[in-house]
Amino acid sequence: MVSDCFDPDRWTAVTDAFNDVTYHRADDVPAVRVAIDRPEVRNAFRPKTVDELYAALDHARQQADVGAVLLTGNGPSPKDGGWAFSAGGDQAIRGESGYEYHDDADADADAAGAETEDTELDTDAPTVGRLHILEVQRLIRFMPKPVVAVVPGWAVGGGHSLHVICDLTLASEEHAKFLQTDPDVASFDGGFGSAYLARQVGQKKAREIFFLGKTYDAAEAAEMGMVNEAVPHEELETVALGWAETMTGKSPTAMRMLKYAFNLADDGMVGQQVFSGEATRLAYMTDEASEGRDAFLDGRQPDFSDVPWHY
Ligand SMILES: CC(C)(COP(=O)(O)OP(=O)(O)OC[C@H]1O[C@@H](n2cnc3c(N)ncnc32)[C@H](O)[C@@H]1OP(=O)(O)O)[C@@H](O)C(=O)NCCC(=O)NCCSC(=O)CCC(=O)c1ccccc1C(=O)O
Repeated sequence: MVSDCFDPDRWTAVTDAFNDVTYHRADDVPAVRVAIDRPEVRNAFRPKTVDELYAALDHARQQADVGAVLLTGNGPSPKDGGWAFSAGGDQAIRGESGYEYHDDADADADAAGAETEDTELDTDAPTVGRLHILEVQRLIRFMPKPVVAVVPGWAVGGGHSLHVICDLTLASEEHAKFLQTDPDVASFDGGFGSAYLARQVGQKKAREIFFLGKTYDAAEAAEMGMVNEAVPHEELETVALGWAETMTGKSPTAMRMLKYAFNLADDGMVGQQVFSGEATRLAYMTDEASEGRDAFLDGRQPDFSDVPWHY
């Protein structure tokens, strides 16, 4: 069984190659479900987990017929029945330069464990610690489709930051709990996990979350603006898939441009680059762009005389 929240009649596995992550595609909605699958440690992530998360999300990013991603944590824990989205970096394998690939099981395959993508480069498993959940954060931030954090339980530390970076958050009324422990374990997400959180909940509240380390339930998190909606636990993934269905019924171009427009002001020159890249793609679809290309290939001056100066 994948998770108690998971309806096997609505999903098909994209791959079974992962250990720490499950990856499914919905049968009747152009959406995927990516889930951390370490419920016995509250879905804490080790480097292998992060590699697999990255591989699944990057695969989803590149599927032109997938319009939304649900990111969640499987559960409950077989040990004690507890639920989690993610409890952040696995403290048991944290070394002095980051989170370490500890045993042969972790170090198998290539460093990325990204068997879903072709690569000519075969890298060995790193011998240095990693902090690459930030690469996953950037992938979520920049992927041209909405990512929904579906929070069935604890979202803590780096797991909290992971929900913050997602475009939307849906949380279990009964079990979702939000907590920032970063400064307790001498860690600090000084990027999106804190600064973007402050955009969502305001400066005072964001500082309270990090400095006082209080635990908030789904209703409180929704009230302060970092969760979109709290729903009964048993409806969590049905509602999430409903959101995916709604979003994937809209214009892909408009959704992509809106996501990048929302990002732009906070992302500086990179935000401008990403937004502008999509504007360039739209421009390439015009007769004007074809004329520019064709004139070059024909060795003549381009004729833009029919192109209106839109105003
Ligand atoms: C999440 C808790 C509040 C849940 O509490 P509770 O329900 O009482 O359950 P427990 O009995 O505590 O836990 C059950 C079981 O899970 C194990 N576990 C839980 N969390 C972790 C963890 N993070 N790492 C390893 N193991 C964990 C726990 O030990 C139990 O195991 P047993 O064998 O059954 O005893 C509570 O568990 C809790 O507070 N957990 C710790 C939360 C935490 O501090 N997380 C780390 C924060 S720092 C971080 O996430 C990295 C930050 C980061 O991502 C980052 C930041 C900046 C730059 C880069 C990076 C990066 O890339 O990593």
